[in-house]
Amino acid sequence: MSALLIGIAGGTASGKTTLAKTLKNSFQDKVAILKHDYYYYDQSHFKVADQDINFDHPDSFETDLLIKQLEKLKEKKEIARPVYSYKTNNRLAETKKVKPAPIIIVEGILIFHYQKLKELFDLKIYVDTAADIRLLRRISRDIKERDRTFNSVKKQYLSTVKPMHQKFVEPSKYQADIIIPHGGLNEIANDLIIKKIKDHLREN
Ligand SMILES: Nc1ncnc2c1ncn2[C@@H]1O[C@H](COP(=O)(O)OP(=O)(O)O)[C@@H](O)[C@H]1O
Ligand SMILES: O=c1ccn([C@@H]2O[C@H](COP(=O)(O)O)[C@@H](O)[C@H]2O)c(=O)[nH]1
Repeated sequence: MSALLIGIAGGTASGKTTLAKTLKNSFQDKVAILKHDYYYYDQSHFKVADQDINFDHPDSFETDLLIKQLEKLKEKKEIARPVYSYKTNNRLAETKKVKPAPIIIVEGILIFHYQKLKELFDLKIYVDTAADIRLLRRISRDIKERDRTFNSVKKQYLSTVKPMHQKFVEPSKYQADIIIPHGGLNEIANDLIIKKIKDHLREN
């Protein structure tokens, strides 16, 4: 069976992970998930103080490594993916094994920006959620899960997250096959994607 590669893009806190988890819950071991975020360069790669790193620029990710590992998974070979810490902005020494699966999901804010990566996807989904909703979600998530303060989220949002979204993320929406409104819990959209996956599993 050839793997179906699904890309899920969208702005920060749009609901990409939520959608990926819904698909994982529906298909369990048949789904492998890779986040582009796992491939952030270690902070030692950047020549600026860590509070000035632009985490929303396409050059902040080691995308070539992601492409190489996706190609391996397509060849049904296991990979050892990087592990990244949002709390310390570091790539950890450990790696995690990912087994090949019939459905491979890649999610990330910028995955449709890179031509070579984009061409690997059989289905490109963009989760479209209004900026104010995303910002509110990001504030609570980053404080709860990523050890941030309100002021640090506000500063980062205005200096890099918002301008990079407008420059790179939003334009990549038009590369998608499907644009899903209202975040990651849009049941009708989720059901359509689930049907597409079932068809692939039945036909391959
Ligand atoms: N449709 C939704 N309604 C309410 N909250 C949501 C919805 N989708 C996602 N969230 C919440 O918003 C936050 C960000 O969602 P997440 O799926 O992690 O976004 P992303 O992966 O795009 O950054 C999480 O706390 C999640 O629980
Ligand atoms: O060290 C880091 C790495 C990333 N970020 C921010 O994360 C988001 C992307 O993750 P989502 O789950 O899609 O929100 C991106 O906007 C980066 O700004 C970070 O703050 N620190």
